[in-house]
Amino acid sequence: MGKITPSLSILAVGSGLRSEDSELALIVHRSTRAIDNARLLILWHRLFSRLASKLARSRLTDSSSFYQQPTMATEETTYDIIFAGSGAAACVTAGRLAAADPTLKILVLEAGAHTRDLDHHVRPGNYFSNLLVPRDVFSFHLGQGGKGTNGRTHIVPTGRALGGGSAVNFVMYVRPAASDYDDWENVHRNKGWGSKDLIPLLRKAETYQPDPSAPTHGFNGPLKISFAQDSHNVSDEALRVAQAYEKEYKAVDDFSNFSGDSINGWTRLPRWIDAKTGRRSDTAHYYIYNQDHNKNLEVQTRRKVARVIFEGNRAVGVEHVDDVVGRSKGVPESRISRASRLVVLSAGAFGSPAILERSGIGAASVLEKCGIKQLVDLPGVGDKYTDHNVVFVPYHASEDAETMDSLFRATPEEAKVHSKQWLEFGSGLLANNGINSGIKLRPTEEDLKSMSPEFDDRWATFFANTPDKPVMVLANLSGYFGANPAVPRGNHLTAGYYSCYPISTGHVHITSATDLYSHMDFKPGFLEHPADVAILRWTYKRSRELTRRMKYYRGEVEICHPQYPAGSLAACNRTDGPVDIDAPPLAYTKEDDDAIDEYHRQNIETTWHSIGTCAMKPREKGGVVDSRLNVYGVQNLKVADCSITPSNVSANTYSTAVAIGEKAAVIIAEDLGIKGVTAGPT
Ligand SMILES: Cc1cc2nc3c(=O)[nH]c(=O)nc-3n(C[C@H](O)[C@H](O)[C@H](O)COP(=O)(O)OP(=O)(O)OC[C@H]3O[C@@H](n4cnc5c(N)ncnc54)[C@H](O)[C@@H]3O)c2cc1C
Repeated sequence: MGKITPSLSILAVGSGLRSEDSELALIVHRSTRAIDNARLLILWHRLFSRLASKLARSRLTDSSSFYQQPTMATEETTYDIIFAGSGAAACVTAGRLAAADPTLKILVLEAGAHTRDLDHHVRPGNYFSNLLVPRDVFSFHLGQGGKGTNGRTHIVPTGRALGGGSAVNFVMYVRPAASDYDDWENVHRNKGWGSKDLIPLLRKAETYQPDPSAPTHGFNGPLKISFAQDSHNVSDEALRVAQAYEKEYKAVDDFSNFSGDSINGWTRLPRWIDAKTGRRSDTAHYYIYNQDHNKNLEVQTRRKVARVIFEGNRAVGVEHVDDVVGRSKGVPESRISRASRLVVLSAGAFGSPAILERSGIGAASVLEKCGIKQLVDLPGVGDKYTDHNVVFVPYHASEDAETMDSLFRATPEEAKVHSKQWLEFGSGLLANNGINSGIKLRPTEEDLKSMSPEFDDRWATFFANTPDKPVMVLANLSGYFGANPAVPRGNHLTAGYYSCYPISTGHVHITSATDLYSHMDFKPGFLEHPADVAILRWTYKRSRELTRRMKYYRGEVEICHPQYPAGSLAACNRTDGPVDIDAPPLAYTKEDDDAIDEYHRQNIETTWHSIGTCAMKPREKGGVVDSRLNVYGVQNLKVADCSITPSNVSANTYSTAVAIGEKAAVIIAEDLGIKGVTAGPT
């Protein structure tokens, strides 16, 4: 088991880990309520060290049973449709179907808890403290280190609450390239899944407050998108510097308009926030909670789905257990709920393949190890785990910089001020995410030379002929977005960047037929290809040149940058101000480049964009579902969440989850003869 570093992505412990780990986390949580977040970080650091050694001792084996065998299960009501997992996509699909036909009996089962009107879900700025404090709103997936990241262990969180990731994510609104969806249709042979089909559905889902009449955006959908009420001065400065320094790059109004023209254009970044209320635009509130009147739409939270029940090869229901009892190592009551028309797996990129495998659908080698009788041989289940690779690189900022630091590391008194402002006006740092401006980057000829030879082949075979595909997304963030307690308090700027289409992928499989809480055999597969490392090096240098020209810049946070060799001209510095806009770029030697690569191997983490583990592809190509979302080899069983993505998208993945949710509603309505689910805005 590799080293665990205190990076942002592992900043929480709880539901996905064993109960004793959660208890450990709770002790820290309880004992730190009265102190500020800086002290909290130190305690977390200690907790992680303990956890790392506990996890290192744990084995990936079937240790105990958390649910009773199917014969012991009690039977429940019969529904028309059952959703197993109710995250970002599922709430959209279930909500649309329920609204179209209120007589449909729909059961939504969710392992996490309700989110309705809870501050830590509806206030967007809480996303950071949700990761800090173990509120039980995440599942944590422990990934084996690989050679790409020096054998480091990775912990990949996913949302665990009604609304899933949409209830806890960073509210970054980014849409992919049109060609990403066109690849789904043309390369992976999924008729009806091209950009011409999905863009109208995305328009239907949203109200784009910055400009409701903008082409490709929506004007009366349930999810509100805005620039948030308050902008930070560092945001305007980042855009000013970008244009003054990188004169060949333009400014664009919107890089999420599916136009190739927005590539290499700097823009302000919109967020999944309603500017009028300052609330998060999650799918639970805007597709499910607004349908209280519909008693046929039944939501059961804290229910973990174990497996699908089949009669022959026809799915007729699911077996599920009390999630709270299960995690406390009790033996929860097992229940079977029956579905007369359809079972939909929508438990995300970890949950859906796990349910399939526990139900006997997957690779023989995986099922045999767990003693599960195979129902359908589908080697693609849990395969090709895909993510983006992100890093947040911090810089010191001057006192007049407006940043999220005073919220992220707030004392209880400071926190009260932010809460009051949000409550009274729906504004302030809690109505923001501090992720202000960004660019979708493609390299120039000159840039390509700097990445040669590692990136040559990838460029030629994947990017060169698809001009709307960016290589990286780079964003300017206000504040320190990390968890290293050694980083001093004060204001910070951060350059955050992720690679849009990393070549290396991983896998995720169950390790037990009966223990729903055993760690999965999960390999994220980060940075195993040299091309994936070369593009990070290029982006690091570029973002550093921009940041050190911003008037708020006060030097690099040295401990969070590459450790350059002694005497390096690229060494990090604390300074009193920026360099001149026309200052020459820093010169990097081969040794400096090696230090940057090592830095990325040590620091790259999940972008929380887990996708691809039940791919919608032809069966012979490793597919798990067809283009009607039907699981191959069985009947009445579909998958509808980000696990079905057949190839990566050049964007944060909530948009794609919404597109999949809307498309699934259209498909299910067509299949079941339900009227009133439209394929675009009305
Ligand atoms: C910390 C974080 C930050 C992110 N930031 C952004 C961002 O800023 N912008 C963006 O666009 N995207 C972001 N994302 C990604 C985005 O939220 C996800 O891509 C999206 O939520 C995936 O949707 P989904 O429906 O596939 O799965 P999820 O939303 O993960 O939903 C799956 C649901 O199924 C439940 N479940 C799992 N197993 C079971 C089971 N056995 N039984 C019952 N229920 C089960 C889970 O609890 C969960 O609620 C972020 C994600 C995270 C975790």
